[in-house]
Amino acid sequence: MMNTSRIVVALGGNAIQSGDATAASQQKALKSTAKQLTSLVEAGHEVVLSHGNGPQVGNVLIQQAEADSLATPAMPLDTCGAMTQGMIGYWMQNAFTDVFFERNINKGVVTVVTRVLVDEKDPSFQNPTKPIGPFYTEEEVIARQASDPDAHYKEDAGRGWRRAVASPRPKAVLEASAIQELLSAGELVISGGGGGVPVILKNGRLQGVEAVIDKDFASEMIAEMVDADILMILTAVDQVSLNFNSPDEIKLKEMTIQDCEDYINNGHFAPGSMLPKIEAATAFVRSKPGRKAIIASLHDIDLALQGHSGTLIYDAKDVVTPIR
Ligand SMILES: Nc1ncnc2c1ncn2[C@@H]1O[C@H](COP(=O)(O)OP(=O)(O)O)[C@@H](O)[C@H]1O
Ligand SMILES: NC(=O)OP(=O)(O)O
Repeated sequence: MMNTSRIVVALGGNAIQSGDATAASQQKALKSTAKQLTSLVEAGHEVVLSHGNGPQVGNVLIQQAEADSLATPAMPLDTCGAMTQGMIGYWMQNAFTDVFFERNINKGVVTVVTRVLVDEKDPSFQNPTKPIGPFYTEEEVIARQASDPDAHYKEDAGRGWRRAVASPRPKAVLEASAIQELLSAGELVISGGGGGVPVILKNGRLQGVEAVIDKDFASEMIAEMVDADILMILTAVDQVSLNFNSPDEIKLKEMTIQDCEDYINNGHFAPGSMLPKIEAATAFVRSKPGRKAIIASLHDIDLALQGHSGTLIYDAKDVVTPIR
């Protein structure tokens, strides 16, 4: 009998936008991803989708600020996050619907606008770490800060400077039961986009907050919630590296969660980019015996599943079996 798995696949926002920021380019990347992921569906695996929104939500925020007027007021960051869930989810729905049609697969695709509860006392509100939007030079950052002194910026994994916003840890996925119902009904579900829209509970009411949750942590929470076997985090690099971006860079085919701890302590993974992926992957693997995580390129899903690309993360105590 075929060995099938429930796989939560988290698509990186930067990876989706690795061509350029136009709708056409991002939709093209998603179409290619949809083709590869549909092969998983055809092989009998159950796929559950989430995605990032770092570059996209930063761009929407800039567009809001530039058009801000009494008639067209700028929308706050939580609302921009919801906009990107709709935008990217819609692109993904189109991409999968097209591929399903081409391959004669009768399966619905649905995006759930997902709210995620966070703690208003989360320390990240005092220390913004989540990079969003475009990359800038140091000179551009100085110029931008002169006109907007409240905005924070940080260097992002050797790629340039970006706006940084608060990124509280997810506490609960508020649409959990709807997501479960849709999965049970056989839908391909896209949820937790952009890490979910961050909301706090204030005087008994939910209220959106100015932050961007890391989709790696939200996806991990969703993966546990749906009792997934595998958490697959797709990004722009084909493997996780030690000594990233240096002459003695070592690409890792696999690592145990026990290795991960050492590598984290030795500063191998950049905060705000690779570190949250590793933390999410190790948390997922640790949460139940037999669970695995894969960090791989958005463009090489098939190769990653065959073990020819990507980095497999597993518990040294488990016997690791190939996915297919
Ligand atoms: N140790 C590392 N190994 C591989 N990539 C790393 C490492 N540290 C930082 N990175 C960077 O992290 C990026 C992935 O993070 P990010 O761009 O935030 O992902 P996403 O695709 O989810 O938006 C990679 O493209 C790479 O530039
Ligand atoms: N929200 C989020 O984590 O987005 P990225 O995957 O684009 O960083």
